Amino acid sequence: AAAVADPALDARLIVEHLSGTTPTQAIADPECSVDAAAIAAIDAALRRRVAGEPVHRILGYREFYGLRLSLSPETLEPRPDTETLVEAVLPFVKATAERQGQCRILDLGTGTGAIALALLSAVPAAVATGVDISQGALATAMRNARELGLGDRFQVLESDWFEKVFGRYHVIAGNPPYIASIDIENLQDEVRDFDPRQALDGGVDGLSSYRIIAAEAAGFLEAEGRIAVEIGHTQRKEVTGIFSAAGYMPAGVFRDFGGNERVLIFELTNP
Ligand SMILES: C[S@@+](CC[C@H](N)C(=O)[O-])C[C@H]1O[C@@H](n2cnc3c(N)ncnc32)[C@H](O)[C@@H]1O
Repeated sequence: AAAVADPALDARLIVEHLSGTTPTQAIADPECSVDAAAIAAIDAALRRRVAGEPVHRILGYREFYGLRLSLSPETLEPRPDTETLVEAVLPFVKATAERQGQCRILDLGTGTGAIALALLSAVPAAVATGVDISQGALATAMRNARELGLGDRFQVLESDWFEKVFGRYHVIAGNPPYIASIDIENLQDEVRDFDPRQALDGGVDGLSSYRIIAAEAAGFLEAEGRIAVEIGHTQRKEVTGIFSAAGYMPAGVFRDFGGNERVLIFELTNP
């Protein structure tokens, strides 16, 4: 009745989380009793869900690449499509770590730390810096890193893109805001009302962040390094054009789970 897309799934996630039960328990012990405090918490959470709040905002976390990431009001809820970026760049991160003993990753617009932490969890010789303009997001990213036992290989930097970045990186990765400002109002309520606008708004044509990243990345990229960016599903041509004009050539196009072009990888044309 509340037009929730998958009410059974959301109800199950809420009940499991707040009653501390598992799907296996629900099958093995369906008569298991749940205490009054948990029932009150479940009722309150369901009311928030019916009022339109996304289920993971209510739970306070979302799984990404097998990692549990805490959310805060300043962080985008990481999406499964962004796992495409992790998968796309992972072979290069692994190969660099094997060849050089280390792979330095710069995650631009790190949010919850999703991209950087997924790569660190998969490659023990990698280290990452998560950049964000939002102090609140960086606090959440650092907390996630510590909770996942990755805190010693992850650092955060409050910066407007490259403004305060220093050093050179083997991989510069990012899922920048890429929605055109005019389209923000037409987004699903759950996105528009609960993901931070700063994480969504890519300027007049949605491409502002790519222009800055393409123009400035060369000063921070190792000669044989790679840039990997998530894009909106109609933006491949434009984003490729922006990076080509800045001296990069395409090194891969990757599709998300829905078959949309979602991730582009670039390397320097003349390293
Ligand atoms: C689409 S979200 C991506 C978050 C996370 N990387 C993910 O994939 O779930 C974009 C992120 O870029 C950050 N951001 C926006 N403008 C920025 C800027 N000028 N400099 C640095 N980060 C910025 C936002 O705060 C947000 O965390």
